[in-house]
Amino acid sequence: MGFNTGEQSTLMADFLDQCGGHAVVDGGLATELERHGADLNDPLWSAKCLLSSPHLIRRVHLDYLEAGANIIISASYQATLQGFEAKGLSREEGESLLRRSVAIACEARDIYLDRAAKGSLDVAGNETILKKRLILVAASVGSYGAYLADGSEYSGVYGDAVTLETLKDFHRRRVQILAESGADLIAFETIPNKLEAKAYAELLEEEDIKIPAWFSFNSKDGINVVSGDSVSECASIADSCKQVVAVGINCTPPRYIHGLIQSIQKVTTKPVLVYPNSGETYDAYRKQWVPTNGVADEGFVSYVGKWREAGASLIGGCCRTTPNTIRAISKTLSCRAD
Ligand code: MET
Ligand SMILES: [Zn+2]
Repeated sequence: MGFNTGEQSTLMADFLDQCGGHAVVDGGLATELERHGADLNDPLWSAKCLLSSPHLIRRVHLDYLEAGANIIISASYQATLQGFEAKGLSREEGESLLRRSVAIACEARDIYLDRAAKGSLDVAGNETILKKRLILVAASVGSYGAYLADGSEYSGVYGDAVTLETLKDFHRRRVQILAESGADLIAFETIPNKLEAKAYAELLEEEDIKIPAWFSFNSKDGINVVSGDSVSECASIADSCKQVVAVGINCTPPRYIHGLIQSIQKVTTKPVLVYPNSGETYDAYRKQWVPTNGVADEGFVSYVGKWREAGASLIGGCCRTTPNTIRAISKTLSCRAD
């Protein structure tokens, strides 16, 4: 489904209406690729698979669609022209890999819809899950800190040398390419600070980006984003950008989400988006997830009704969530009382 330009502000609302009020976002992509054996210990993280195993990326997208996702997020989170160049790839090769990340997600959507049209069953023989459904492809943009791959993605501390202009220049070409890649929207994910949110908002306006975007922030205390900037200030930046069609939180432990939804709603009427991680913590130094207060799928899913009641309308999962998590979210959201 394509979005008309010029009416971006209502488009997510229209999509949500057509989905029955709530939409399911997919789950962790990189961590799911790892669960399937990919070695992502690399500055490109999941984008490494764009080079080494695109078929695996497509398979994970398909798994999420079969689990009930309405929105799948491309493997471009840590795909940057600068990162590809550091690997010895040319500018053209880098640009084509960025486009490829979205093309893979679109292929998965086509395959899924084709299968659904033919009425085939999923592995469990379950006909109701594999039904025709509205599906959007979101092109992921990870932060400058994600590109640095030095942990600053989780601290939001870039130092004084990094200015608004540095960030805009860093992201500009990638955003332009992804905006013309066939994606329905851009997912600015795991935003660690106010400065980067501002850079994205200015880029969207200055470059006259023709597809809408969502802004999703990262918090580790339920009050502020990871840099210490207030969630309300960050969400206000998203609120005042006309191309932004949803505002929310991702890759944050489930236990903080409820309060964060409330803080965001105080400053915006745009749809609220949440896709928390499993609750485990990423140790950037050891490059490992450590099980601090992690919740199993059942634990995660017990929150979903509360997030919906608090006003979240797009719900999914981030790192270490799986197609099982998404299947359970999808069930919970489709069993609502109204
Ligand atoms: N969409 C990205 C992924 O699931 C978000 C990563 S958050 C560190 O891989
Ligand atoms: Zn994550």
